[in-house]
Amino acid sequence: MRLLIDVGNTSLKAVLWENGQIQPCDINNISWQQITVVIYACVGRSELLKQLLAQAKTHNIDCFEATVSSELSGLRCAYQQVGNLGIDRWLALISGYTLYPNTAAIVVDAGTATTIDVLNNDGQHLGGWILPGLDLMTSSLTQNTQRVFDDANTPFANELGKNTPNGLKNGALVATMGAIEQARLHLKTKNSLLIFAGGYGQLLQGYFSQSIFDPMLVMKGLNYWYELAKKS
Ligand SMILES: Nc1ncnc2c1ncn2[C@@H]1O[C@H](COP(=O)(O)OP(=O)(O)O)[C@@H](O)[C@H]1O
Ligand SMILES: CC(C)(COP(=O)(O)O)[C@@H](O)C(=O)NCCC(=O)O
Ligand SMILES: [K+]
Repeated sequence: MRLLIDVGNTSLKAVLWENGQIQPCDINNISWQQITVVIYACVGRSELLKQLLAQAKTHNIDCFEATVSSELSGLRCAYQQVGNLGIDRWLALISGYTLYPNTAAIVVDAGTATTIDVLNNDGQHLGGWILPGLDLMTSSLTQNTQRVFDDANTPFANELGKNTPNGLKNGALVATMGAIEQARLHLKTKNSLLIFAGGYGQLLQGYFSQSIFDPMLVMKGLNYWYELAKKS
């Protein structure tokens, strides 16, 4: 059984991978005897991760940190400094490329930040954008202005705002939607796939037809990375 760990800037997520199936994992109660390998990725704070890796070490379990490379099994990274691309972005791209081969895709990971990455049908990552996530967009405004206020009950909606919380929340949503539309312009193919992941992935997916939400996209990418990196 594999333990997969993804550390983002908001939270650490862990799942178990057994016989091609993802199972939930309680990090406070891990059956270390059953774990054969730990595969992890980290773009956030690593204290909790360090504790888990130390526990794995006491059980003599191999731990592998996923890394970005310029090429993996035909998938090519747009960054020249590949080490600067967030590993979560690379893992989401690996998943998109592996799950939907020969398909042009826009991969959106909407968490603390919203990342938008463009992949052509030939496996070339064309690049992408980093935006503040929806919560960061709204909190940066409420924290840096006198009169802009939020309301926890106000939903994000694709509508004009007629009060302050609606203007604030809906502004963050449409800014993000507009960036996704812009990303599509970078693909020649009309039939590109739009794949969403992350805490706000499902909300955003609801605004785009012919799109997919896969909450396990980065986790699946960890597993694919391990299998592909082992081969190469
Ligand atoms: N149903 C949800 N579950 C988890 N996070 C959510 C949910 N809906 C919105 N969010 C927001 O998504 C962000 C966390 O997403 P996540 O992809 O876990 O982030 P990260 O990878 O940066 O740790 C937070 O801003 C959180 O408020
Ligand atoms: C952009 C990110 C902060 C997104 O992280 P997340 O929202 O998943 O916590 C992360 O992918 C990162 O730190 N990237 C490094 C810079 C880059 O990708 O160019
Ligand atoms: K993200």
